[in-house]
Amino acid sequence: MKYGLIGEHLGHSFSKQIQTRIAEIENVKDYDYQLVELDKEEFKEFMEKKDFTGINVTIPYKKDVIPYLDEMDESAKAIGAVNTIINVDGKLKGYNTDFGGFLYMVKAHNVHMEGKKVLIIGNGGACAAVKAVCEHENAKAIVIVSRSSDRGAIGYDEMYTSHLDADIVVNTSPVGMFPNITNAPIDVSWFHKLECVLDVVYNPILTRLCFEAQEADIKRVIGLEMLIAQAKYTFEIFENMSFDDSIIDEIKKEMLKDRCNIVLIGMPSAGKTTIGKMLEEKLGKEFFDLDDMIIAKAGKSIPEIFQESGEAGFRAIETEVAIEASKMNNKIIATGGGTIKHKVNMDFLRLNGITIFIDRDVDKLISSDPNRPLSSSKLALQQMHKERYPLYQKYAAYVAVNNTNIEETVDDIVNAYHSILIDAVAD
Ligand SMILES: Nc1ncnc2c1ncn2[C@@H]1O[C@H](COP(=O)(O)OP(=O)(O)OP(=O)(O)O)[C@@H](O)[C@H]1O
Ligand SMILES: O=C(O)C1=C[C@@H](O)[C@@H](O)[C@H](O)C1
Ligand SMILES: [Mg+2]
Repeated sequence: MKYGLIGEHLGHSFSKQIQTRIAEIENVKDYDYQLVELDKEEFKEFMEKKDFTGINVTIPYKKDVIPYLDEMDESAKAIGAVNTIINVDGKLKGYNTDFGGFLYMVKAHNVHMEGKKVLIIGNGGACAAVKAVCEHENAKAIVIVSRSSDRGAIGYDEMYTSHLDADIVVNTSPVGMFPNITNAPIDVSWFHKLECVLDVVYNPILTRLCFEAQEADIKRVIGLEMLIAQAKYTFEIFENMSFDDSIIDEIKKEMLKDRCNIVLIGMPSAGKTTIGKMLEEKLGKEFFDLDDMIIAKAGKSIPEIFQESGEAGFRAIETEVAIEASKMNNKIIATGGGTIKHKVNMDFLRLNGITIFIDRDVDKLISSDPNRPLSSSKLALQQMHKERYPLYQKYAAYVAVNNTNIEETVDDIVNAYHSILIDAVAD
């Protein structure tokens, strides 16, 4: 094997995709990067055999590789963990590009740590590199919080009693990571001086921690950038090359475009399904209707669900389905009429999704279609519009007015998606 990533479970890893894309952009031919899952026994054999030119190392082997190395660079030594190894004529040298990856993320977002109290959540491999960056950036105090208060970490109780004055929080724990996207390691509202939250978790795009920081107007930095930056620094070591850091932002935006969902909200008959299907073609994202997912899950029609379990029964299934949809990537998701009435649905759908309000005048929503009983009365529609309009506005990252040609509405959404909307997620 030439290059690759070793670790115990790699199903989640984007490293092959990122490494291959860097090779493409930098015009490096025949760049081969494999994902190699190893259990403890296989790991030992793999390291002894040394049948590779360069590897990345991930959980749980970043410390375990150290005894096999002939040499380590200074920052890897200081951190005590290695995520990159090169094999030169049978001699193995270890590096830690997570350090550079996290430093890049801190600098790119103007996070100033000097004189600040930084709280690091999680005490595993990623914590070591993050802590080294905080020291490098002259943080005034660095507090590590972990479920088990050992190896220099404090427990959550002590964090809540003594460290709610943290200026910066970095999550290096897996809390909030797919598939457990509804979890957050802390409640940001308890931290009265908090100015910035950084998360190294990159799936979902916005962890619940980052989402809640964003809602509270606290600067938040998403994890994808660190992964891409460390991959870039790894590539430079593997290929003995050096190129501009701007490739990190370029790949980040490409990956966000690929991974973000578009969540369509709006009144009944506003055009969500029609526009969603048109966007499916234009953006190459598969279309899903939450109502169809509800019907599939319940094995019944929506009127049947209402008849048998009432509105509460329906809303429970709707939220279950909204959480399932929130875990998906690269989809167009049309919501049902009442989905926006429950904040929980919208909060989860926005972890991987950009919300677009399809805004169509009430006059145009009137329908004689017998399948749309709520849309036949102008008065009923006006009442519903009045109630829901502030919610559509509140949850929308973008308002697409759909009063003229529907093709124009679709083009408007595509343009906004490629420019301002992805930029807003990336920042
Ligand atoms: N800009 C437009 N010009 C002309 N017709 C439109 C326009 N936008 C939507 N329509 C029409 O309005 C009707 C309702 O659209 P659609 O079914 O996509 O709405 P919806 O938002 O998905 O509704 P629901 O909430 O009931 O699922 C369709 O017949 C569609 O062709
Ligand atoms: O998930 C991944 O692909 C990786 C995660 C980090 O541990 C990195 O240090 C590693 O190089 C790759
Ligand atoms: Mg529809």
